[in-house]
Amino acid sequence: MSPHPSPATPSDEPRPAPPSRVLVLNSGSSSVKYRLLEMSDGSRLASGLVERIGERTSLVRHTPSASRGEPRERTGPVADHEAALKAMAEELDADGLGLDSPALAAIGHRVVHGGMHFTEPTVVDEAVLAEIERLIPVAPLHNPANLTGIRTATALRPDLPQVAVFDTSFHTTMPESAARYAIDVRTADEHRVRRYGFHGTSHAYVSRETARLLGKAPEDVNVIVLHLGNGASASAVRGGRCVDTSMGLTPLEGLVMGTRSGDVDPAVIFHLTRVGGMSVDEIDTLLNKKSGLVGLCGDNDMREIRRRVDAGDEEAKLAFDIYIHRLKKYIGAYYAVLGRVDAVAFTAGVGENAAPVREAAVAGLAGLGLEVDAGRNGARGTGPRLISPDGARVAVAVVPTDEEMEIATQTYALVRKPN
Ligand SMILES: Nc1ncnc2c1ncn2[C@@H]1O[C@H](COP(=O)(O)OP(=O)(O)O)[C@@H](O)[C@H]1O
Ligand SMILES: CC(=O)OP(=O)(O)O
Ligand SMILES: [Mg+2]
Repeated sequence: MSPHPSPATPSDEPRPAPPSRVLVLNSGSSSVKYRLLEMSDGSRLASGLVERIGERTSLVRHTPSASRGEPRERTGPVADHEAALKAMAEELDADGLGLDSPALAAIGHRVVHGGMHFTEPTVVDEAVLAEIERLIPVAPLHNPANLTGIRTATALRPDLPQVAVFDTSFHTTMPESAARYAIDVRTADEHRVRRYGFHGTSHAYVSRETARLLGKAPEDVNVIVLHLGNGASASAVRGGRCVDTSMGLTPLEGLVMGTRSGDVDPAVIFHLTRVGGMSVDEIDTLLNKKSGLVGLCGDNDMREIRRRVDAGDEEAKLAFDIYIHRLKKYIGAYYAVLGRVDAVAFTAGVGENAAPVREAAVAGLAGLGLEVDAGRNGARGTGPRLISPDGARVAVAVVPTDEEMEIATQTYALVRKPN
């Protein structure tokens, strides 16, 4: 029951339109974000979010396009990711956008860890599923949820291509000098221990959008992208290709994050084992879930931290200062890696919304050509925008990320490619 027009269709009969919709699933450890897009014009037909999966107070928020009605919200238990996708399917059905629609061309999935293997978006088959599964130990919070998303979507529409778009793909261009750790080569190779990098879909999209904002081709600009969400990472992008990024074997390395420590001396782990009597699993939980901003001050939401800083809270102030100090070090490091920097782009929840973070991150870097105009930085805005003063040597910009749109674009391009 291929919806494609058959070559035998007489030319005077109206041809059914080829399928041109893509559903994108971004399955996180405790949430699923989804978006249904019409790719002929890039319009959003519906989007939504299932949060706090596995808790008693799960939340389903569904937002149809304006012409289809008002956003809807309901709370109640959503036991697991499979149930979350069923809830999504019901919401789409209620809007007449059911998954059984012949207009659907493919389902695109964010997959966090693709190792070295996947440099491009890939149509999922058994071998691809096995590789994503093999990588669970290096992405235990993310890959299991991504797998459930793919399996559940396949069960709902077994005839459709399911496309995996990997967070790691954009970083596979990193040179070995940046990707390798300085540890025994044989051990590293045996266990595939190297730096992979994550949030690649966002770094790719934002670096391209930054070039567009500057009115230049991506090949002609060098950009430092700062993706500051709950997870956070920086990347150095030379002429559209990633040459370094702050996350490593897993999404734990690099910047200070909401609940993750980012860089620590690896000997911290030996010390906590030998002297602190902690198990490896306890230290894993400590560094991934009880560190970063939440470990430093009890809050991981930058809005709350800024509120506390403004009220004179010393603990929140120190957490903020540690966050900024690390960020500034990476800006300096990637400036040196790139040699010439055309733009620094802030993105994701914190990067797009927290003006004090942007101001503090570039404070004192005028010698490198980096400055922020206070009025522009503080002004509200939605699209990509410059926050550096006119005539600045390096553009500083806020460039909203759109991982779902990028995944949809890559998915649609792949399924439309003649094979
Ligand atoms: N107005 C705001 N001011 C400061 N920080 C914000 C604001 N809005 C969102 N954030 C921050 O963004 C974070 C979420 O970012 P997001 O990119 O959505 O993360 P993720 O995709 O990792 O869940 C929140 O934890 C919060 O710290
Ligand atoms: C890879 C990663 O850290 O993703 P997120 O920010 O969605 O947790
Ligand atoms: Mg994110």
